[in-house]
Amino acid sequence: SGLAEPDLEGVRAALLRATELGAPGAMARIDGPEGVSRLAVGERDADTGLPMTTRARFRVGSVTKTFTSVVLLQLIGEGAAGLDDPVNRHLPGLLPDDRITLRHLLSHRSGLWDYTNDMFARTVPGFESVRDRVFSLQELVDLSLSRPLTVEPGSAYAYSNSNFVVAGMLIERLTGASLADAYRERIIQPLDLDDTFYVHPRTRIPGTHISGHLTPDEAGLPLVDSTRQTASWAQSAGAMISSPADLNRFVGALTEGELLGTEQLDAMLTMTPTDATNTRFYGLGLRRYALSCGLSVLGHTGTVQGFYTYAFTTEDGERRLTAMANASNNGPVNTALGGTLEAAFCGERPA
Ligand SMILES: C[C@@H](NC(=O)[C@@H](C)NC(=O)CCCC[C@H](NC(=O)C[NH3+])C(=O)[O-])C(=O)O
Repeated sequence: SGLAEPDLEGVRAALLRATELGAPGAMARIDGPEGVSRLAVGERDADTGLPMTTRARFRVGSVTKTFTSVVLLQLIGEGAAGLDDPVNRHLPGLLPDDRITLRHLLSHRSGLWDYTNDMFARTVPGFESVRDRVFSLQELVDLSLSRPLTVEPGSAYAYSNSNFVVAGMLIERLTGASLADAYRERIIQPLDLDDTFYVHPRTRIPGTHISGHLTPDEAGLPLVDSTRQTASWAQSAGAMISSPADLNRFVGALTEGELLGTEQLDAMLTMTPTDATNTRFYGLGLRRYALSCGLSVLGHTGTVQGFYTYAFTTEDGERRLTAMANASNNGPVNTALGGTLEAAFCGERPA
């Protein structure tokens, strides 16, 4: 393989940087031809001081979108729907525009307003107001539809959690089962993801887990323990619980064709640029980052109260990285954590 050895000191430096910038702890797990590397710095929980560990579960935020996209694409592969079907064909009257298709949802091109922009305009009050709330998917869609579309359907990339809430509604409609059943039967059980759970609306992270710490908007205020929440505001857009071992297994299996047929996988990998520098792309529930060493990696990022996650793989599934920091609403922490990708996939910077 053309892969350089992972720069483990570089990964550790990125994790340490994330803790210097405000995360109680950070960790990374790399699975590759050279075996497994596990790195953990700082604390799993700021109150108890328990050390960070990669052998624990946490909330993965929008990495959930890749799980949701896989399930919906499996259903499309089984003929239950078409990628270019209008959403309203399967959920009559749901959306104000019949032009919005399933493909628009999964590629963030529908124009549906992201209700979290209103919900979390004030970070801690917004979180505390929904921490124990249970929403129906319909209620979340109603919040989105209280505002106009942000773009003409299909015309441009506009990231919105609302897209994957509607995708979750489609999964429930097309399977007649719950999201939890669909994730379990179609991904979690087939891949033996023993640390991966969709417990919504229960608030506890099962077993050994990391505590999440929400950074207030006001400088100097103490971190808020955000571990316990229903994550009902996110559901099929961000409520999954998993671990580094399981996410590395998941992204690898995805790119190695274990979960989708070639037609659906090709559709998932059909990318459009999301930034002016042409280094970041979005396909269907999947991101692609073009790294400085010429390598591209596939996966998803996650941001949920208390947790930042990166879960990426090389395009052939040979090397996979999951990195997590247990503080959110802190951009520099997120950027520092992202530094694990270059170190893990590109290896040592040329001197
Ligand atoms: C971007 C990321 N998206 C996700 O993971 C989804 C599930 N999360 C969000 O939309 C952020 C919700 C607010 C987080 C809160 N921020 C605020 O409340 C800001 N006022 C926090 O940082 O914990 C992705 O796709 O990679």
